[in-house]
Amino acid sequence: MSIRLGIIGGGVMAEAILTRLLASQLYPANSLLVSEPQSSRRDFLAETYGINVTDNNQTTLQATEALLLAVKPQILDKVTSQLTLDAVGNYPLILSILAGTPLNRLETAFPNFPVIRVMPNTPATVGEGMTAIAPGTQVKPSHLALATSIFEAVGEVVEVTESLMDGVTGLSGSGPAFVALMIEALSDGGVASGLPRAIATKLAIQTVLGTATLMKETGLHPGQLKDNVTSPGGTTIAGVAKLEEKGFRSAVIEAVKTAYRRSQDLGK
Ligand SMILES: NC(=O)C1=CN([C@@H]2O[C@H](COP(=O)(O)OP(=O)(O)OC[C@H]3O[C@@H](n4cnc5c(N)ncnc54)[C@H](O)[C@@H]3O)[C@@H](O)[C@H]2O)C=CC1
Ligand SMILES: O=C(O)[C@@H]1CCC=N1
Repeated sequence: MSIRLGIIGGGVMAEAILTRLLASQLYPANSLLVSEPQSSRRDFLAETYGINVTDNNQTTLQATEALLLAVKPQILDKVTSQLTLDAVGNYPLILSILAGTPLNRLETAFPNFPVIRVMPNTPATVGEGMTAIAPGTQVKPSHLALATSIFEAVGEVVEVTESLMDGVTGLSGSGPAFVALMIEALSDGGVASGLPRAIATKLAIQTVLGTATLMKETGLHPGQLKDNVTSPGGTTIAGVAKLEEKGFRSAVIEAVKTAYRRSQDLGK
Protein backbone atom coordinates (compact mmCIF):
# COMPACT_ATOMS: atom_id res chain seq x y z
CA MET A 1 0.00 0.00 0.00
CA SER A 2 1.17 3.57 -0.63
CA ILE A 3 2.15 5.88 2.22
CA ARG A 4 -0.79 8.19 2.99
CA LEU A 5 0.55 9.91 6.10
CA GLY A 6 4.21 10.71 6.77
CA ILE A 7 5.44 11.81 10.20
CA ILE A 8 8.76 13.58 10.81
CA GLY A 9 9.83 12.94 14.42
CA GLY A 10 8.67 9.78 16.19
CA GLY A 11 8.49 11.09 19.77
CA VAL A 12 5.80 11.40 22.42
CA MET A 13 3.22 13.32 20.40
CA ALA A 14 3.74 11.38 17.19
CA GLU A 15 3.13 8.15 19.09
CA ALA A 16 0.08 9.58 20.86
CA ILE A 17 -1.47 10.53 17.52
CA LEU A 18 -0.54 7.46 15.52
CA THR A 19 -1.86 5.04 18.16
CA ARG A 20 -5.31 6.58 17.82
CA LEU A 21 -5.15 6.76 14.02
CA LEU A 22 -4.53 3.01 14.08
CA ALA A 23 -7.14 2.29 16.75
CA SER A 24 -9.78 4.30 14.87
CA GLN A 25 -8.79 2.49 11.65
CA LEU A 26 -8.51 5.85 9.88
CA TYR A 27 -5.08 4.73 8.68
CA PRO A 28 -3.87 1.14 8.43
CA ALA A 29 -0.35 0.56 9.76
CA ASN A 30 1.19 0.07 6.33
CA SER A 31 -0.04 3.50 5.18
CA LEU A 32 1.98 5.30 7.88
CA LEU A 33 5.68 6.20 7.65
CA VAL A 34 7.60 7.73 10.56
CA SER A 35 11.02 9.31 10.13
CA GLU A 36 13.08 9.21 13.31
CA PRO A 37 16.87 9.43 13.82
CA GLN A 38 17.03 7.25 16.97
CA SER A 39 17.29 3.61 15.91
CA SER A 40 15.95 2.32 19.24
CA ARG A 41 12.89 4.51 18.82
CA ARG A 42 12.40 3.40 15.20
CA ASP A 43 12.59 -0.24 16.25
CA PHE A 44 10.11 0.33 19.07
CA LEU A 45 7.58 2.05 16.80
CA ALA A 46 7.90 -0.56 14.05
CA GLU A 47 7.64 -3.51 16.42
CA THR A 48 4.86 -2.08 18.58
CA TYR A 49 2.62 -0.71 15.84
CA GLY A 50 3.72 -2.43 12.64
CA ILE A 51 4.18 0.92 10.90
CA ASN A 52 6.89 1.84 8.36
CA VAL A 53 9.93 3.65 9.74
CA THR A 54 12.92 5.40 8.20
CA ASP A 55 15.88 7.52 9.22
CA ASN A 56 15.50 9.64 6.08
CA ASN A 57 13.11 12.58 6.39
CA GLN A 58 12.99 13.04 2.62
CA THR A 59 11.18 9.74 2.12
CA THR A 60 8.20 10.97 4.20
CA LEU A 61 7.44 13.43 1.40
CA GLN A 62 6.08 10.55 -0.65
CA ALA A 63 2.98 10.70 1.58
CA THR A 64 -0.05 11.17 -0.62
CA GLU A 65 -2.31 12.89 1.93
CA ALA A 66 -0.46 14.61 4.74
CA LEU A 67 2.91 15.16 6.37
CA LEU A 68 2.91 15.67 10.14
CA LEU A 69 5.81 17.69 11.56
CA ALA A 70 6.38 16.42 15.10
CA VAL A 71 9.92 17.52 15.95
CA LYS A 72 10.92 20.12 18.53
CA PRO A 73 10.46 23.70 17.26
CA GLN A 74 14.17 24.40 17.73
CA ILE A 75 15.16 21.94 14.99
CA LEU A 76 12.64 22.93 12.31
CA ASP A 77 15.25 24.82 10.28
CA LYS A 78 17.65 21.87 10.42
CA VAL A 79 14.90 19.50 9.22
CA THR A 80 13.62 21.70 6.40
CA SER A 81 17.12 22.56 5.18
CA GLN A 82 17.67 18.83 4.60
CA LEU A 83 14.52 18.39 2.49
CA THR A 84 14.56 18.66 -1.30
CA LEU A 85 11.07 19.88 -2.05
CA ASP A 86 11.63 20.22 -5.81
CA ALA A 87 11.86 16.44 -6.06
CA VAL A 88 8.33 16.00 -4.75
CA GLY A 89 5.63 15.19 -7.25
CA ASN A 90 2.69 15.97 -5.01
CA TYR A 91 1.87 18.46 -2.30
CA PRO A 92 0.68 16.66 0.82
CA LEU A 93 -0.98 18.75 3.50
CA ILE A 94 1.65 19.92 6.01
CA LEU A 95 0.37 19.56 9.59
CA SER A 96 2.71 21.23 12.07
CA ILE A 97 2.28 20.61 15.79
CA LEU A 98 5.39 22.66 16.64
CA ALA A 99 4.71 24.94 19.59
CA GLY A 100 5.01 28.61 18.76
CA THR A 101 6.01 28.11 15.14
CA PRO A 102 4.03 30.57 13.00
CA LEU A 103 2.29 29.75 9.73
CA ASN A 104 4.31 32.26 7.73
CA ARG A 105 7.54 30.52 8.74
CA LEU A 106 6.08 27.13 7.81
CA GLU A 107 4.71 28.43 4.51
CA THR A 108 8.10 29.90 3.65
CA ALA A 109 9.75 26.57 4.44
CA PHE A 110 7.14 24.65 2.38
CA PRO A 111 6.31 26.90 -0.59
CA ASN A 112 3.17 25.85 -2.53
CA PHE A 113 2.20 23.29 0.11
CA PRO A 114 -1.05 23.71 2.04
CA VAL A 115 -0.09 24.18 5.70
CA ILE A 116 -2.15 23.91 8.89
CA ARG A 117 -0.76 24.88 12.30
CA VAL A 118 -2.04 22.45 14.88
CA MET A 119 -1.88 22.27 18.67
CA PRO A 120 -2.93 18.90 20.10
CA ASN A 121 -2.28 17.65 23.64
CA THR A 122 -1.16 14.41 25.25
CA PRO A 123 -4.63 13.08 26.24
CA ALA A 124 -4.77 12.36 22.49
CA THR A 125 -3.12 9.08 23.48
CA VAL A 126 -6.42 7.86 24.94
CA GLY A 127 -8.71 9.59 22.45
CA GLU A 128 -9.48 12.47 24.85
CA GLY A 129 -7.27 15.07 23.22
CA MET A 130 -8.09 18.71 22.57
CA THR A 131 -6.74 20.02 19.28
CA ALA A 132 -6.89 23.49 17.78
CA ILE A 133 -6.17 23.98 14.09
CA ALA A 134 -5.34 27.20 12.23
CA PRO A 135 -5.31 26.99 8.43
CA GLY A 136 -2.72 28.71 6.24
CA THR A 137 -3.27 30.61 3.02
CA GLN A 138 -3.21 27.61 0.62
CA VAL A 139 -5.66 25.50 2.60
CA LYS A 140 -8.82 24.33 0.86
CA PRO A 141 -11.96 22.87 2.50
CA SER A 142 -10.78 19.35 1.60
CA HIS A 143 -7.54 19.97 3.57
CA LEU A 144 -9.47 21.24 6.56
CA ALA A 145 -11.72 18.18 6.39
CA LEU A 146 -8.67 15.91 6.31
CA ALA A 147 -7.03 17.66 9.29
CA THR A 148 -10.30 17.54 11.20
CA SER A 149 -10.75 13.82 10.56
CA ILE A 150 -7.18 13.08 11.69
CA PHE A 151 -7.47 15.03 14.92
CA GLU A 152 -11.05 13.97 15.65
CA ALA A 153 -9.59 10.47 15.84
CA VAL A 154 -7.67 11.67 18.90
CA GLY A 155 -10.37 13.77 20.58
CA GLU A 156 -12.09 17.09 19.98
CA VAL A 157 -11.14 19.71 17.39
CA VAL A 158 -11.71 23.47 17.19
CA GLU A 159 -10.69 25.78 14.37
CA VAL A 160 -9.22 29.11 15.44
CA THR A 161 -7.43 32.00 13.81
CA GLU A 162 -3.67 31.77 14.10
CA SER A 163 -3.51 34.73 16.47
CA LEU A 164 -5.08 32.49 19.14
CA MET A 165 -2.66 29.58 18.78
CA ASP A 166 -0.16 30.74 21.42
CA GLY A 167 -3.01 31.07 23.93
CA VAL A 168 -4.24 27.60 22.96
CA THR A 169 -0.72 26.28 23.51
CA GLY A 170 -0.55 27.83 26.99
CA LEU A 171 -3.93 26.38 27.97
CA SER A 172 -4.73 23.03 26.35
CA GLY A 173 -1.25 22.24 24.96
CA SER A 174 0.56 22.67 28.27
CA GLY A 175 -2.54 22.20 30.44
CA PRO A 176 -2.20 18.42 30.96
CA ALA A 177 1.00 19.12 32.94
CA PHE A 178 -0.79 21.70 35.08
CA VAL A 179 -3.66 19.30 35.76
CA ALA A 180 -1.18 16.52 36.55
CA LEU A 181 0.44 18.77 39.16
CA MET A 182 -3.00 19.42 40.63
CA ILE A 183 -3.70 15.69 40.81
CA GLU A 184 -0.32 15.01 42.40
CA ALA A 185 -0.91 17.75 44.95
CA LEU A 186 -4.42 16.44 45.75
CA SER A 187 -2.92 13.02 46.31
CA ASP A 188 -0.18 14.51 48.52
CA GLY A 189 -2.86 16.25 50.54
CA GLY A 190 -4.66 12.93 50.96
CA VAL A 191 -1.46 11.23 52.11
CA ALA A 192 -0.82 14.11 54.52
CA SER A 193 -4.30 13.41 55.87
CA GLY A 194 -3.47 9.74 56.45
CA LEU A 195 -4.64 8.06 53.21
CA PRO A 196 -2.49 5.35 51.62
CA ARG A 197 -0.85 6.69 48.41
CA ALA A 198 -2.62 4.32 46.03
CA ILE A 199 -6.04 5.23 47.38
CA ALA A 200 -5.18 8.95 47.48
CA THR A 201 -4.10 8.96 43.83
CA LYS A 202 -7.17 6.98 42.75
CA LEU A 203 -9.42 9.46 44.56
CA ALA A 204 -7.57 12.44 43.07
CA ILE A 205 -7.74 11.17 39.48
CA GLN A 206 -11.40 10.19 39.64
CA THR A 207 -12.31 13.49 41.33
CA VAL A 208 -10.72 15.51 38.50
CA LEU A 209 -12.15 13.23 35.81
CA GLY A 210 -15.62 13.21 37.38
CA THR A 211 -15.67 16.98 37.87
CA ALA A 212 -14.61 17.57 34.27
CA THR A 213 -17.20 15.09 32.97
CA LEU A 214 -19.94 16.67 35.12
CA MET A 215 -19.15 20.13 33.78
CA LYS A 216 -18.88 18.90 30.20
CA GLU A 217 -22.15 16.97 30.28
CA THR A 218 -24.26 19.52 32.19
CA GLY A 219 -22.67 22.76 31.01
CA LEU A 220 -22.49 23.79 34.66
CA HIS A 221 -20.49 26.97 35.25
CA PRO A 222 -17.36 26.28 37.34
CA GLY A 223 -18.47 28.80 39.97
CA GLN A 224 -21.88 27.13 40.24
CA LEU A 225 -20.28 23.71 40.65
CA LYS A 226 -18.11 25.13 43.44
CA ASP A 227 -21.20 26.62 45.11
CA ASN A 228 -22.97 23.25 44.87
CA VAL A 229 -20.16 21.56 46.82
CA THR A 230 -19.68 24.19 49.52
CA SER A 231 -21.98 23.66 52.52
CA PRO A 232 -22.30 26.67 54.85
CA GLY A 233 -19.63 26.41 57.50
CA GLY A 234 -18.49 23.12 55.97
CA THR A 235 -15.28 21.47 54.86
CA THR A 236 -15.17 22.71 51.28
CA ILE A 237 -15.45 26.42 51.98
CA ALA A 238 -12.64 26.01 54.51
CA GLY A 239 -10.48 24.48 51.75
CA VAL A 240 -11.56 27.07 49.16
CA ALA A 241 -10.62 29.89 51.56
CA LYS A 242 -7.16 28.34 51.97
CA LEU A 243 -6.74 28.07 48.17
CA GLU A 244 -7.62 31.77 47.86
CA GLU A 245 -5.21 32.68 50.67
CA LYS A 246 -2.41 30.79 48.86
CA GLY A 247 -3.17 32.39 45.49
CA PHE A 248 -4.23 29.15 43.75
CA ARG A 249 -6.33 30.70 40.98
CA SER A 250 -3.82 33.46 40.40
CA ALA A 251 -1.03 30.86 40.14
CA VAL A 252 -2.98 28.88 37.52
CA ILE A 253 -3.80 32.03 35.53
CA GLU A 254 -0.15 33.05 35.61
CA ALA A 255 0.94 29.55 34.55
CA VAL A 256 -1.23 29.72 31.42
CA LYS A 257 -0.09 33.28 30.65
CA THR A 258 3.57 32.35 31.09
CA ALA A 259 3.20 29.32 28.82
CA TYR A 260 1.40 31.57 26.29
CA ARG A 261 4.29 34.04 26.34
CA ARG A 262 6.81 31.21 26.01
CA SER A 263 4.95 29.99 22.93
CA GLN A 264 5.15 33.52 21.52
CA ASP A 265 8.90 33.59 22.24
CA LEU A 266 9.46 30.24 20.51
CA GLY A 267 8.05 31.81 17.34
CA LYS A 268 10.58 34.66 17.30
N1 LIG B 1 4.48 16.85 24.35
C1 LIG B 1 3.36 17.55 24.28
O1 LIG B 1 2.52 17.55 25.20
C2 LIG B 1 3.08 18.38 23.08
C3 LIG B 1 4.06 18.65 22.15
N2 LIG B 1 3.77 19.43 21.05
C4 LIG B 1 4.80 19.69 20.06
O2 LIG B 1 5.10 18.46 19.46
C5 LIG B 1 6.44 18.47 19.00
C6 LIG B 1 7.12 17.20 19.46
O3 LIG B 1 7.09 17.16 20.86
P1 LIG B 1 7.31 15.80 21.64
O4 LIG B 1 6.69 14.67 20.88
O5 LIG B 1 6.93 16.06 23.03
O6 LIG B 1 8.90 15.69 21.54
P2 LIG B 1 9.82 14.39 21.52
O7 LIG B 1 11.19 14.86 21.90
O8 LIG B 1 9.20 13.30 22.30
O9 LIG B 1 9.80 13.97 19.97
C7 LIG B 1 10.59 14.58 18.99
C8 LIG B 1 11.22 13.47 18.16
O10 LIG B 1 11.90 14.06 17.06
C9 LIG B 1 13.05 13.28 16.81
N3 LIG B 1 14.00 14.03 16.03
C10 LIG B 1 15.08 14.75 16.46
N4 LIG B 1 15.74 15.27 15.40
C11 LIG B 1 15.07 14.88 14.29
C12 LIG B 1 15.29 15.08 12.91
N5 LIG B 1 16.31 15.82 12.45
N6 LIG B 1 14.42 14.52 12.05
C13 LIG B 1 13.38 13.79 12.48
N7 LIG B 1 13.13 13.56 13.78
C14 LIG B 1 13.97 14.09 14.68
C15 LIG B 1 13.55 12.94 18.19
O11 LIG B 1 14.47 11.84 18.18
C16 LIG B 1 12.26 12.64 18.93
O12 LIG B 1 11.92 11.27 18.87
C17 LIG B 1 7.10 19.74 19.56
O13 LIG B 1 7.25 20.67 18.51
C18 LIG B 1 6.11 20.24 20.59
O14 LIG B 1 6.09 21.64 20.63
C19 LIG B 1 2.51 19.88 20.81
C20 LIG B 1 1.51 19.61 21.67
C21 LIG B 1 1.71 18.90 22.91
O1 LIG C 1 6.04 22.18 26.38
C1 LIG C 1 5.95 22.35 25.16
O2 LIG C 1 6.65 23.19 24.59
C2 LIG C 1 4.98 21.52 24.37
C3 LIG C 1 3.95 22.36 23.68
C4 LIG C 1 2.67 22.16 24.42
C5 LIG C 1 2.97 21.04 25.31
N1 LIG C 1 4.20 20.69 25.25
